[in-house]
Parts: sequence; structure tokens; C-alpha cells
Amino acid sequence: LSPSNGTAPTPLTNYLDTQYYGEISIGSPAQMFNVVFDTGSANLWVPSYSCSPLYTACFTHNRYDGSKSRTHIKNGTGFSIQYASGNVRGFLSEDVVVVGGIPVVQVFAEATALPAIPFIFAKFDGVLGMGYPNVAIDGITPVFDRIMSQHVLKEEVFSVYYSKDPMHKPGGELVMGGTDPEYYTGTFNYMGTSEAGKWEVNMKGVTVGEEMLFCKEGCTAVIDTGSSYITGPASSVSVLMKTIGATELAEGGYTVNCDLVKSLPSVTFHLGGHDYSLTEEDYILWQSQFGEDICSVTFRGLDVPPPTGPIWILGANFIARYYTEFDRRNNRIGFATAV
Ligand SMILES: CCN(C(=O)c1cnc(C)nc1NCc1ccco1)[C@H]1CCCNC1
Repeated sequence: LSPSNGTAPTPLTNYLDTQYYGEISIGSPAQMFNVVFDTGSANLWVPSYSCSPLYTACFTHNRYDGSKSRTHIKNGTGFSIQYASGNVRGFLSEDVVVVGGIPVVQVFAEATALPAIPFIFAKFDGVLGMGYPNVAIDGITPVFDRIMSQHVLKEEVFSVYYSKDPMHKPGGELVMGGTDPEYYTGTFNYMGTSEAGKWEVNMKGVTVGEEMLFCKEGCTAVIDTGSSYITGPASSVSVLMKTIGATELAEGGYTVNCDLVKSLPSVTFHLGGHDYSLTEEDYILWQSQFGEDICSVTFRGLDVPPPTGPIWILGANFIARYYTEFDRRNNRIGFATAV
């Protein structure tokens, strides 16, 4: 634990404002892994040493080798987690996992089948789910729950800062046990999670410029630290894109003419009685490819089938603007303006 006050910080790396990840260790002696701290899931998985050579994504990442760890406990139960583009499959193992300097004996998954899409593009090795236990696959107690039950944290909360410019050191920070005033200004506005057991809230509408265009009867917003973008129902996002004059690319992304960026409207999310606006600076990603500027829009259409959907997912570009506190004690989420 950091000597100070029952909080445990983990610095995060920012890769192109689209991937944020931090280091954990598994096993004795420590095997290091870069993981996304993902509020959209609740399991820990890393690539396995016994991953089949068929899966290139395993061999471009760090892999866990249980035979090299004296604290490894064999389990072997099958595991599969569903992603939009494919399943990560493997088997369960148990070992000492150290997060922010706090050790826990943790059941996690060794991935032996890792789909190239999207994980060949991942700078991180695996995913550490920060979701509630009831969304955990195989009923496995999540890492943060094991840490809470050690009673070493000052508060049963964790907070996330994502930096905006890659030059900013660090690229982000996860704090378990509290918040880091270094990275936000003003006070937190809180809202209850919509159904106990998910990091999601009721959203009252989405306004573009001055006009409320979407989610007028209310809808669900998932606060997902593991997603790069903001997603909304495909029909809504396509109207939003037309409104800002964006054109759709092949793989579902959108771009705008860089000259028009400064005149783009703000997009405002009405959450918990407060308005959270994103300006074009927050939702346009300026990338220069082959010497020319590409202005991509960090909104994506994604239709999540009922009963979960239709939902909006507020990801990294939202969190980069609004420092977020996830409060397990009070089942609420707090936002403050990020610095
Ligand atoms: C981690 C799996 N996720 C991604 O969206 C995702 C996929 N593939 C790549 C290469 N990166 C991803 N996220 C990068 C990132 C890091 C922090 C912010 O965004 C999502 C799946 C749904 C639950 N929530 C997480």
C-alpha cells in the first residue's frame, strides 16, 4: 500500500488516447502483465503459455506460465468470455496477483484462444474486470472484491483518470481506495447505478448543440473504462454523424473534414441531474496518417440487443474529460471535471 492513506495508485499508459492500461504481476516470482482495468467486465484473463501457436495474438503478448510460479494453484475449469468480434477461451488457474502493491490470491483465466481481431491491435496483454461480482463469469470473485475484503482500503471505491495528450505523464491513473485531487477540479456529482450490480446509470437524454435529439424518454448509459469510444444505438449515431457532417468509413468509423472541426457542436449527456458536455476537442481524434490529417470521430454505432440494450456506452474519451469515481460502498458513480 502507498504509505499515505489506504489508497493504492496504479499509473496507466496512454496509447493514442484509445487504449489505457496498467501493470500487474501474477505468480512468484512475479510475471508482469499490462491489463486494461475494465468496468465493463468482471473477470481477469491474460494470455497463457499453453496458448496454441494458431493464435498470433498470444505470441505478441506476455503469457502466464504456471509451471514457473511456486504459488500457482491448478484449477483447469473451462472459461469463455464473449466480445463483439469473438470469444476469448481458456481455462482457470489460481495464483497471487498484485495490483497497486496489494497482493490477492485470485482465480483468473489463462487464455489459450485469443481472436486476432481485436487483440492483435492490443497494446495490453489482458483484461482485469472491475465490474460487480454478479457479472463475473463462472461466479469468480473479482479482484477488487478480494481487495475490499482485506479491509486495507480507506474507502470501498476506485477512481480513474485518463490523460488526453500522450505527452502527459502518466497516461492515466487508477486509484483504489479513493480519488486523486491531482487530476480533477471542483466537486463530484454523484448518481446511483441503475441496477445494483452494473456500472451503468439512467440517462435522461442526449443533446447535440442546443437540441435534444436522442434518448428523449430516458435510456441506460454504461460507464465503461475498457472501451475506447462512445457508442450509441446505430440509428441514433448515424443521425448524429449526419448532423455533424461526418462520413462513414468501411469498418464502422467516421471522419470529418479537419477544416470543419472547430465549428462542430458540443454533444451533451444528461446524467443524474447534471449535463456532461463533450466539445469537438473531446470527441475528435486528430491523427496524421501518411502526412495528412485524419479527423476521426470517437463515436461508434453499436446495437446491444434487449434486455441489456438499447444502451449508450461512455468510454475513454468521456472519462478523459470527466474524472470518474466508482463507489461500491454506495453503489454510485461520481464525475468531476478532469484536469
Ligand atoms: C478490453 C475489451 N474492450 C474493448 O473495447 C477493446 C477491445 N479491443 C481492443 C484492442 N481495445 C479495447 N479497449 C481499449 C481500451 C482500454 C481502455 C479503454 O479502451 C471492451 C469490451 C466490452 C467490455 N469493456 C471492454
